[in-house]
Amino acid sequence: MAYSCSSSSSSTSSFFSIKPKTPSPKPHFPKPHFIKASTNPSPPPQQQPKPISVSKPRRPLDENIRDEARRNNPTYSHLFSAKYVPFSPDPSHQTSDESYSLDEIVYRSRSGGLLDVEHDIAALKTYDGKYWRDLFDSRVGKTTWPYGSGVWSKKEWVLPEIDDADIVSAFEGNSNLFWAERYGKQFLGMNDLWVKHCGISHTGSFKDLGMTVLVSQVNRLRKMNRPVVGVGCASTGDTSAALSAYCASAGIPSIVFLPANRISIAQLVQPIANGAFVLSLDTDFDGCMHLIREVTSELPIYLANSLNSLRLEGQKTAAIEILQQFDWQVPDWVIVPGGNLGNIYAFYKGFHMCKELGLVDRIPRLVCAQAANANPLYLHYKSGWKDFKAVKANATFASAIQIGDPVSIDRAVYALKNSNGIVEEATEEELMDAMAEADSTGMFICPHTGVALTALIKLRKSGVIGKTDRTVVVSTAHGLKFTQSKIDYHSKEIKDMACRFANPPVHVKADFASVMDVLQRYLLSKSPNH
Ligand SMILES: Cc1ncc(COP(=O)(O)O)c(C=O)c1O
Ligand SMILES: N[C@@H](CCOP(=O)(O)O)C(=O)O
Repeated sequence: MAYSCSSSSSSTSSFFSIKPKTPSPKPHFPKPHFIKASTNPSPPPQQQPKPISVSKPRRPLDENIRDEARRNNPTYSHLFSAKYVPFSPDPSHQTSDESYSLDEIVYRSRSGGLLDVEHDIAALKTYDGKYWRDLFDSRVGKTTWPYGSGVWSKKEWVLPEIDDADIVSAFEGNSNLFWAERYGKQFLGMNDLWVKHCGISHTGSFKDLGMTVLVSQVNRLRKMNRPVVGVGCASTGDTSAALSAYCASAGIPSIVFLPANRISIAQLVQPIANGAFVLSLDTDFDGCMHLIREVTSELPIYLANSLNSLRLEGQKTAAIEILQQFDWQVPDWVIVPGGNLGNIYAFYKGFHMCKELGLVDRIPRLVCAQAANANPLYLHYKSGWKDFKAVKANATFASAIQIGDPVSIDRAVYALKNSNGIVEEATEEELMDAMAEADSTGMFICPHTGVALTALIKLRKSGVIGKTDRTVVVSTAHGLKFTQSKIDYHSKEIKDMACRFANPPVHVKADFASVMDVLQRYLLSKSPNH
């Protein structure tokens, strides 16, 4: 197998070669478990939520945290439920009563369309917005199983019926949302720019948020003796890394289809190290996706790509988390890089649920950013949403979004139309320059985040995004997964790219005079009067 970098330049010759509704809940609705069950097993229903941080006796030595959760947490699975329904771009015109239990193995509706996970919103509405805000807030930063996870802290909204014992989690989520002070001020004249760093996660990308949900459900299905021998995906690198890690953690075989020579080495080594069965295929991601869909319809392999709507239930928690991190204030804009286009819908769904259930009163405007080399959504948007056409995706430094025929196109269009959304694109030079400039302010972002920043730069220039607009850029993966692209850039070894912000190391003779000379010139160039 040839392990090569994703980018157009693979040179290594450079210097680097080296709560309930007021006044009280319906009597048959017990308080969810965040009331400290161990010290107060059956709290009166009208009691206000208590944080779970009340000190508790340490669990017996022969008990693990799953056992402890089973002993302490009453089961509320009978209160809330979810099912698969056909995804409809116009829910008001949904006439079919087609639906499936989440315990069925089904990825497509009878008509071949997408599915969506539909929650029993009436049951969730029995509790008001304040109740949910307080509940979610009470779970942050704990190790109580499974709520220490940013995803499972919202379990009632994600997979309400799963037994805590079946959950496979690495306490993913709760990723930092940081103020990009210097970048915002220096490059965009903005004072309220934020980066949601979904790449600071177990396997280094936002895919963990969806994969914990999918693999947990597979774990449950296998315990129910459903025919699932393994779990498979096509991947541009991040889905496969997350799948293989969560499967390995649960002892479930994983199979990954990768486009040969199109993903970074750091991404490739993840499924290899986690013991996945890795197929390197001489095709692009769209080719791999086509194959995995065929294969999973023939073999007892469960499909882990975002075509499977379970994934999006986990991914939507990043949106809920953003609101939570802003103390339930709504940002004006959220910018998300898009490839297979599941994530933009997941963000929409998370924001929309928060509004529908009264946690907030509006949703942000969404921007989906694509690489110009793989821009089917952008072209569709520019055509006024007429006749979607898949494209042949060309090589891009944002290799994880080199996708020409996105499976979630309908979901993405729905999300954008319903959030007064915008689609932007970034050329290779724009995305690499944006990445370099962001890095120069202390970030270390992935090229996909460079795509999102480019969209922001363009929308600031055109005045669409105002200088005081509270804006969140979603950083989808850790920059350490994409070091080769940074090496190529800072080596100025990318054909037809000026690499304007390259910062190559200076080779200096190892003697005092030479080092002093170089340092004096550097300090002079940095002095305030220079
Ligand atoms: C790092 C990274 N960013 C962005 C995306 C785009 O997400 P989506 O495919 O859900 O549009 C992906 C995967 O496609 C990714 O791996
Ligand atoms: N970037 C993705 C592409 C597949 O997306 P998915 O969300 O449908 O699994 C990857 O990392 O593989």
